[in-house]
Amino acid sequence: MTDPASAQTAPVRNPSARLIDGKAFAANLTETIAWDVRSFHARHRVTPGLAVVLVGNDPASEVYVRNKAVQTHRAGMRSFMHMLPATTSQAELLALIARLNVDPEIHGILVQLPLPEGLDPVAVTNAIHPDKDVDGLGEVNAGRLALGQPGIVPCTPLGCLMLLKSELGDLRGLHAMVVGASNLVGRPMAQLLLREGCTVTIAHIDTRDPAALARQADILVVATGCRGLVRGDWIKPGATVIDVGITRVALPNGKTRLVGDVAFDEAVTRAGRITPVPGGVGPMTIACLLNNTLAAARRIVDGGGAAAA
Ligand SMILES: Nc1nc(=O)c2c([nH]1)NC[C@@H]1CN(c3ccc(C(=O)N[C@@H](CCC(=O)O)C(=O)O)cc3)C=[N+]21
Repeated sequence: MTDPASAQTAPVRNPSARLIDGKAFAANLTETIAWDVRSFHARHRVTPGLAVVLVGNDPASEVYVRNKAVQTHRAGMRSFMHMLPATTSQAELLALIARLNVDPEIHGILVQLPLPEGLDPVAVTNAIHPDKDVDGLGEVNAGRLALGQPGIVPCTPLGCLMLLKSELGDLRGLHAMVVGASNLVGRPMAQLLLREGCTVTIAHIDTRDPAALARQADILVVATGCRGLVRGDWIKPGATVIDVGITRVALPNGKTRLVGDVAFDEAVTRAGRITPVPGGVGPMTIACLLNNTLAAARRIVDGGGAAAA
């Protein structure tokens, strides 16, 4: 590879994009939150509490849920785990949420998605009291976001926005493209970017020539669950790329590796900045969950919010 002839004929490669270190950003944010949790406790004698409900035993979900518990404790909050069997009925799940809604030790409730077959995620998400809906996925908080009103913002889009603002500062007037229109990430992400003054394009399964649209975007946020979907030639040179996708793939040696929705090796030669997978958006999701739980506790305790409603 050090053959001078091949070095001469090799194409001039774009220098590598700057890596956006979500892991470090999330660790800093968690430390700030831990500090705020201590002063909140000193003032009110209340420790923010997060209830995480996991139905069934999807191994990937179990990893995330355990990760959330560890980070919750790191931030000085209490974590209440509810691991229910896959056979749990809708009525049983709703009864648990009803109890958590009125439990004064609980300030945030998260029901891990997807739910097993037979449970209605819309009914379950909407059963969470809006003041405790730290995932921001219920219709009240989603509606507030769509109307530009204050409310609880979904953790992953919030984490992406924090990274974008810390990298780029003011986003006003930038062209942002969101690839994927899920209720969990794509739609709320587009709403947040609109609120920041971006011109927003949303690409989805029926979009014609998404690559040509993407090439016009200063910001590309990709959340499709389709690994490697976004190729290098989708990316406008110098653009900022946020890769939300996380897929675990098996390697020939029997081990596994996490990969994103962006073909990283290609994208890194075109993008100005890019998030890695792992170590990009994933840790930000958890840090934002803690952020939302502290904010919910503040609102419930300070604002005489609806803990007892
Ligand atoms: N109601 C609900 N809210 C969610 O926020 C939610 C959900 N359901 N269901 C599942 C997905 C997935 N999710 C992740 C969170 C953190 C990492 C994370 O920390 N990832 C690390 C790597 C973790 C590893 O090594 O496995 C990283 O990207 O660096 C990943 C995935 C939240 N989700």
